[in-house]
Amino acid sequence: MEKHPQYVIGLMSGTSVDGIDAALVKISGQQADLNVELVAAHTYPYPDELRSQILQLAQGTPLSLPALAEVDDKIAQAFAEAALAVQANQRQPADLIGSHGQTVYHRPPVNRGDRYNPQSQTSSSKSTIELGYSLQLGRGAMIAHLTGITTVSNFRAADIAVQGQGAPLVPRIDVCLLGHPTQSRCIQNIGGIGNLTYLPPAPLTQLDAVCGWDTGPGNLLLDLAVAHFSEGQQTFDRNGAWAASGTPCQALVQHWLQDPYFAQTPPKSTGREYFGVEFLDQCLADARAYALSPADLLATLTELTARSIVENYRQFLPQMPDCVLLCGGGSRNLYLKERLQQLLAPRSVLTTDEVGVSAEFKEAIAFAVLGYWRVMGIPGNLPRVTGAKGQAMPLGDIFRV
Ligand SMILES: Nc1ncnc2c1ncn2[C@@H]1O[C@H](COP(=O)(O)OP(=O)(O)OP(=O)(O)O)[C@@H](O)[C@H]1O
Ligand SMILES: CC(=O)N[C@H]1[C@@H]2OC[C@@H](O2)[C@@H](O)[C@@H]1O[C@H](C)C(=O)O
Repeated sequence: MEKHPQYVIGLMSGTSVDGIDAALVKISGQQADLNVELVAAHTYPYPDELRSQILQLAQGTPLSLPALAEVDDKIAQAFAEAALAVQANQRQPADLIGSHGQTVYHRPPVNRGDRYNPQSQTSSSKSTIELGYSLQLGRGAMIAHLTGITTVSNFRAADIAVQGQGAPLVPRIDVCLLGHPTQSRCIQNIGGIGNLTYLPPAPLTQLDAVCGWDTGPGNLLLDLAVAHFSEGQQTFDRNGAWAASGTPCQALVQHWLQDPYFAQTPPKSTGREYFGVEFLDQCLADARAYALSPADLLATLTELTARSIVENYRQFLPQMPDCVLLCGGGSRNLYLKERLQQLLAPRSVLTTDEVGVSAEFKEAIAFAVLGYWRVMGIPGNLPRVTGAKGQAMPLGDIFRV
């Protein structure tokens, strides 16, 4: 029988495309007894040229297949370098890598109902569902080859094959790392996109009551607007300082909240394809009538992120949580955090750092755990969250060297 991996590297680059988060963890146990110790972690920014190639690709710029293969391997190389760098000063090399890769395209499944196959009288569910499609570049085969470390990647595909959204996948890890016996918690990631895990106060093994989904925009629209107003000089609103100097236009926020994504019942997931450049262009067009300053517009987009998170909770959670724990880069946006605190009062809004789990590296840690679970044969998805049919399953493809 294969030796249980102990030291595992998790690699993640999210929808913000700001760089590769690498986390080296020491893992033991399975689920209820899972123990994860963060040994080393670092973010490795992409080279500028590669970042802009990824953004162009994600925005739909056509690419030949040889050029696509080249970008795929350049990303894999950057991921492999991040893995080797994060373990450089350790006595013990890692046994395993779990690599999320770089999402360049995400299309959730579509339930086409009868319109898709009007002739079918025997309408099996298979004939009316168009499976989702989610493409992460930075192939695991290349990462394994370059590092000499067995690598698990392509985590979303198995969930999508059984009609799941393929996202979010972190909730099952949140259960193990952040579940609380008496307190109900929302773990709110604010990356490019926002997503939540709702953890009822329950024993760790009780997975049926856990829910989660993508709430909508996190920092994506804000980052794009900052780049627009600063003419490319800045990529994000550090600490939310720019937005804090403006005033949100609630009428616009109310209008944007009418977008059907917010009212869509979970399971649901989204990405740059939806809350990206075109969405921001529409926001800028809508804002013209209100003659907002850049600071006002940033405050208004920040308000959209905050309000959409809270509206999602009110609409779809079985009950409001006792406590909200933020993670992801947006947890460092003090203005956004303050607005969430005001909107969710009297509940406490903290960061996962404050309960001992790195807010910055939680996603990278999660993919280390998912890789570990894959080789141990332990399921990684929560079908109630992703909408996958049937039983939960181990996720990812294994590349051994
Ligand atoms: N100090 C800060 N102040 C404000 N915002 C910040 C700060 N640091 C990071 N951010 C925001 O966080 C973003 C990156 O967050 P993160 O790395 O969690 O996203 P991601 O993993 O790429 O996205 P996703 O979780 O959607 O895949 C940056 O683009 C920026 O908008
Ligand atoms: C397709 C894709 O990469 N989705 C990401 C993205 O980033 C946040 C949100 O959208 C989330 O659901 C998902 O990632 C996290 C890591 C997840 O699967 O849990």
